[in-house]
Amino acid sequence: MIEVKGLAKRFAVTDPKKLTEEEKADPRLQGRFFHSVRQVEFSCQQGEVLALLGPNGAGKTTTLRMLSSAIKPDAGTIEIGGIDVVRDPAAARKKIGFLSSSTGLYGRLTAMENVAYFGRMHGLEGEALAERMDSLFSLLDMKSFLHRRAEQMSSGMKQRTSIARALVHNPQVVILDEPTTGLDIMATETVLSVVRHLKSQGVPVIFSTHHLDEVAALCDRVAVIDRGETVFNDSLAQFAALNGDLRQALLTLVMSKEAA
Ligand SMILES: Nc1ncnc2c1ncn2[C@@H]1O[C@H](COP(=O)(O)OP(=O)(O)OP(=O)(O)O)[C@@H](O)[C@H]1O
Repeated sequence: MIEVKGLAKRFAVTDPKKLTEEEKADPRLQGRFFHSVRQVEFSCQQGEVLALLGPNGAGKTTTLRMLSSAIKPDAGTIEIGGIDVVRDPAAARKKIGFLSSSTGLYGRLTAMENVAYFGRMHGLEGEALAERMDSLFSLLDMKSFLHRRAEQMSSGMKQRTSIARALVHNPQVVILDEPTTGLDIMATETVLSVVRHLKSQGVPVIFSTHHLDEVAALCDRVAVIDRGETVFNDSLAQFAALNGDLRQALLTLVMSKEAA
């Protein structure tokens, strides 16, 4: 369903003075380019949830942005539901629901207006749009703030609205970049229940996170990226088999790579 192979993306360093000490020492910095993603691969089948893990700056967001067709890879292939995302980004976008920290809402529009606006952009209208919004508003527990403007919402309300926006066109694949970061436990639980719901519907979900309890509770597969390269790509059971404590399993993968 989702197959990612040999993905790579580099960015030109426009102002070397702005690089952090860590970035200057990073082997991904080569001349005028920072090779954020060098060799990433994983796959996720129908009804599976895949966690994308890795330290800060590993390349998770860059990878997910390539999957969503927001940016184009320099190398590699991304196939989603039989569509080549790099060759046919417009077709891919119809199939993908993407949430990132930069997924914007219009501040002056209410929660309902925001979701309706993006629904119309995807060609939904009338009864079909109303029904779709109603089921999302129930799923995301949004009914108490539907008429509040985005600029007056809490971060939990904004995140739920952004997720409704990402799901309004009933995508066949869902990609969530750190969907629970900064949320309280109630809002986190709502987001996780949406992932469970999507899984029960057979929709593959890929999400990046730093919360290993979410991985243990929800995921079927785990991909770990370190310094732009996949260092693990297998089932949750295999990941747990590295070390019963998932945090230790992750540290082992990342640190053994650094020592090499
Ligand atoms: N547009 C860009 N131009 C230059 N460098 C970039 C750009 N986007 C990302 N990078 C660099 O690529 C590296 C990977 O960034 P990315 O945001 O993908 O990491 P991440 O794994 O999502 O990190 P985090 O867990 O902190 O969110 C970082 O060093 C980042 O500074």
